Amino acid sequence: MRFYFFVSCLGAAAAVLASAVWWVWPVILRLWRIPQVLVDGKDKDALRIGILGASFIARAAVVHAADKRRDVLVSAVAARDWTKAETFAKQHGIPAFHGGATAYLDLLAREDVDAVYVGLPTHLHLEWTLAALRAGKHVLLEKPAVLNMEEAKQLIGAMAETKLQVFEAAHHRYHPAARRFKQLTLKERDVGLSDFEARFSMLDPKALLSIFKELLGISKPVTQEDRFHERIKNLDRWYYCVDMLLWSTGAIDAEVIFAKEDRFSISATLKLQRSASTATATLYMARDNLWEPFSWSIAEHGLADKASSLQLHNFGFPFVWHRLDVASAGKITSEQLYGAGETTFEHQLGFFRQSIRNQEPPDAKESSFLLTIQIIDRILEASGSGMLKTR
Ligand SMILES: NC(=O)C1=CN([C@@H]2O[C@H](COP(=O)(O)OP(=O)(O)OC[C@H]3O[C@@H](n4cnc5c(N)ncnc54)[C@H](OP(=O)(O)O)[C@@H]3O)[C@@H](O)[C@H]2O)C=CC1
Ligand SMILES: O=C1OC[C@@H](O)[C@H](O)[C@H]1O
Repeated sequence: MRFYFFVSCLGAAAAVLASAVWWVWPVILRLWRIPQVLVDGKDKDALRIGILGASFIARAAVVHAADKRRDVLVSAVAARDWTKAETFAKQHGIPAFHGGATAYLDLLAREDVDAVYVGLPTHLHLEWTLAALRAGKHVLLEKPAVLNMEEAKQLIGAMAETKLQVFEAAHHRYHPAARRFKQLTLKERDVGLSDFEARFSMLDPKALLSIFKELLGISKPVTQEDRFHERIKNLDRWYYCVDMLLWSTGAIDAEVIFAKEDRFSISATLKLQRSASTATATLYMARDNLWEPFSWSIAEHGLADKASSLQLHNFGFPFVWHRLDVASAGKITSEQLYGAGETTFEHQLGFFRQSIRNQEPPDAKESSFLLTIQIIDRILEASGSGMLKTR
């Protein structure tokens, strides 16, 4: 009996190890190949970015990305805690820092900052982006830019008034693989009806913990404040499905056919309006799906020609692992577009700098966040939970 138990455990361990290697190995190989070449100087007219909040995402989206570009530099950082600001600045060779209660305002008053990165929690985006615009700074604003359409309108108004840019950090849009997907859906496949599917399922330890506590009967009642933050976390991921779908398909509007928001998941069915055609789309985001611990993909299926399809795997972080599969006439071809290994964040900084230098109009399609938030509002309203509002 013991022997069989031992063999079964060994077998289970081997299966877990084999599947871990199967999933992790391509990622390790890819990370290995990402050239970590940091530039050793900056252009004279490099864009000078100041960072509000010494956060994890500020490191990935701005500090590390700027380290690999000559045309962007980080000139200052601000954190609510003085020591945190100082440590962050020292760790990353940032020449100036501000800490304490007035830190963010002090940074906004600096003359050696052309633009600021607002990577604060989403419900604080509007307040600090308006403050940055008032201080004469362009803004690279973390996604989702705003909580709802009302906030979007306020930002658009302030952009028009100040003639400054608010560029949403929709980083997934700027990787060559995403742009290829968009090119294929727009140019080669705009032949009538098609069906899209966008998915982002990623297990979230916090969501799982809440579920286990509930099952064990040891959870505290969920307060309105808890629910607000849970919904913001849902929006953080749900945003990718809606934005990638609308941006890559060139949709100009969408009608909500079905929508459902649970505590840690959202799904919807849409009818997309494109300039010359319509399409159906299903979207799915989950933070609690044990059977789908990780998937991040967008696909198009031809309705007239059932054998034709297009699928981009891992559109969120394609610098680590992605694949674009094109199926046509019974043949599948795959592409991977790593370029020189640049991350989505590096590409994004390039586009941000370019849009400031070219003085593109504030409603430039490339960086527009209007349609996405309008459709998100509609979906949340249709689900019965209502759109997100600041408390
Ligand atoms: N592009 C991407 O891959 C990702 C994007 N995001 C987006 O980035 C934004 C930030 O999200 P996330 O990193 O989870 O946020 P965090 O909770 O980590 O907050 C980010 C920073 O905001 C500052 N902050 C200022 N006021 C507050 C406050 N009242 N409560 C908490 N923090 C505050 C803190 O900086 P300090 O204390 O130093 O001043 C903190 O480090 C969101 O819009 C999210 O959607 C998030 C993760 C990944
Ligand atoms: O933007 C994001 O992308 C990756 C996720 O892990 C994270 O929750 C989200 O903020």
